[in-house]
Amino acid sequence: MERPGRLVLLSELRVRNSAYDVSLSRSLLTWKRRVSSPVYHPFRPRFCVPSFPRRPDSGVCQSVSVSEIISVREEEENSSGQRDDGSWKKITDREEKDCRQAFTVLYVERCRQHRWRCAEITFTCPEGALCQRWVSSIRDQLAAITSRPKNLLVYINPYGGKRQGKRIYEQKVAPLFAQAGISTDVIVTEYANHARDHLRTDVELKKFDGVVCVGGDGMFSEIIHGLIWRTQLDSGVDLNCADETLVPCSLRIGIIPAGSTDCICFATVGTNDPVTSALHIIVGDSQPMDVCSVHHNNTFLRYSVSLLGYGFYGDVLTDSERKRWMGPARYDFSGVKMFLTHHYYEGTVSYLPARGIIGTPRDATRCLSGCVICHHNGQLLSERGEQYEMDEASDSESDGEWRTIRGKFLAINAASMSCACPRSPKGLSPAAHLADGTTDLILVRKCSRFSFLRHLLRHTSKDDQFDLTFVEVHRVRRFRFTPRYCQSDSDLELDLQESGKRQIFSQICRDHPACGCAPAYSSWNCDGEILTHTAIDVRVHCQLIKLFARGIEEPAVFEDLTNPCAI
Ligand SMILES: CCCCCCCCCCCCC/C=C/[C@@H](O)[C@H](COP(=O)(O)O)NC(=O)CCCCCCCCCCCCCCC
Ligand SMILES: Nc1ncnc2c1ncn2[C@@H]1O[C@H](COP(=O)(O)OP(=O)(O)O)[C@@H](O)[C@H]1O
Ligand SMILES: [Ca+2]
Repeated sequence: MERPGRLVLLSELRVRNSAYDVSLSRSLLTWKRRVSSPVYHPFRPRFCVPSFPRRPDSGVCQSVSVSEIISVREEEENSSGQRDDGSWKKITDREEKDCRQAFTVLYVERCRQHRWRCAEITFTCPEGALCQRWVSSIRDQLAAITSRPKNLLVYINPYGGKRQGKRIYEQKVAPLFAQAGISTDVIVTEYANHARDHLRTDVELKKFDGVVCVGGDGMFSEIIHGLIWRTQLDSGVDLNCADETLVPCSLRIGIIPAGSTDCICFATVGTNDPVTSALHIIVGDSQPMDVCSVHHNNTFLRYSVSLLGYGFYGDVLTDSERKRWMGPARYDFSGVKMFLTHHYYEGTVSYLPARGIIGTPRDATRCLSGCVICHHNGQLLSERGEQYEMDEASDSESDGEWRTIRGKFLAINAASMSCACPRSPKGLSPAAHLADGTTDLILVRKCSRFSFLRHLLRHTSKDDQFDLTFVEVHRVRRFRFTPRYCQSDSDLELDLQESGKRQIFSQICRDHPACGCAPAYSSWNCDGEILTHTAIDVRVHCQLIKLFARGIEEPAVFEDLTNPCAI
């Protein structure tokens, strides 16, 4: 619980028909119902005995952190002289002028499962002047919070998920932004990569305090590509060089979930709920996040923040793209299909284990709001900076720090964050961190369908999905993958061969369904987009971007702040 700090205002105000002691400090707005012995009531005859029964919450106080107040608005109280309870009071002219004033505070209220809601409470003041003082004091406090955005650039993908992006924004988010006094420039995208290209070249970013993305992980991916590219181009960084240190983006990104998986929203906020996301944007939260760059032969391919998956998740994505009309259910359909197909792929994975940092993929601790592991590792990496990167790369080449694994894999997954989502609330790598400068490399070797099902099922239960002989997991800063048939030829040629082979294989498999032959290549699923190359070089850039989020709050914090508290 936050300490109240220095008192700004303390008054006796009315909430519905009850008297409350209301106080405003630098950090808290608190209202406490008066324990009612005969009290002076400004709207009843002096020293009356209250007609309402003493409720059990008498003397109990509620408070809201100033940082979680959304806005305050003045109200015109019923000026006819009728009380809320229907009874009439005798009012003089002077009383009429003074008694009309009330103000409403809109604030964040925590609900179940990390959801936030906009709650409101109306305080009635005995005098208009006092009401004015309250409103302006609260507004001054809010204006002093510099982390809150005032101007936002909003991109809506009207075709993401169940095609509800526009409706979700207009009905649930825009009214909240308006109440919070945030001005917006809204762009409904007209084609894929519209938002990315607009951010990269067309827009004057200085006008905005943040970018909001209404859509799924694919839409978020467009936004980070636009922002990261723009930032690097403005700073003269060569995108094609895998060893370049990238410049962090200054604008924060907000995600209003309106896609199919929405794992980036789920893993950074704890729920896929547009109102909760809008409130995190309004209060000006900030959550740094790692980004992986993906290169092929010193050519930049893509960035990834959640899952880079070859084999199972690559095949699920490729298959599901043809079934977009099914909406989010396409992933389940293709998931079952690819599970039954049971393809494995041969190749070589080499990786640089993360050194000197704290945390392992098998930890019981989770990356939560204010994560100390992210803080510690982030500081370590930024202090060591480029030197660390250089030492790490050169050391490794001389002393063989790079480790190499050859084999047949059902799946090769790199999870830069937990990848928690409604399908798997603990995610692909439950102990992964949002901003620790590492990714968890998960290798699932060829095994029986039954064993693979056991592994998949563990994503939905408390059991450890890594505690299986055919699964291994490593926390890494960098890794490379080369498919077996790709060692010497250029990938361009191979891609051509590959598509030829695929056609031949699929023809053979169609003709001989029981032959057991498998395609040589899968594709990489990069945050829900298919990569054009299979041989890739991946490097983690610690805390390259920031989100309007705060990480998942601990249940204890959640409960503490929702419950009424004693002063
Ligand atoms: C048997 C149940 C097994 C459940 C296993 C669930 C594991 C789910 C892990 C999901 C990780 C998601 C990582 C995020 C990826 C997204 O970036 C990306 C794009 O998102 P967008 O559409 O919002 O733009 N999404 C995806 O790539 C979707 C991956 C979804 C995979 C679903 C797999 C379902 C597997 C079902 C197997 C069932 C076997 C049953 C046999 C009888
Ligand atoms: N106006 C548009 N028309 C078609 N595709 C678009 C449009 N805007 C964005 N896209 C693309 O749609 C794809 C899916 O978007 P996303 O919002 O992630 O939804 P989903 O979660 O359903 O995949 C992304 O690749 C994105 O680039
Ligand atoms: Ca990470």
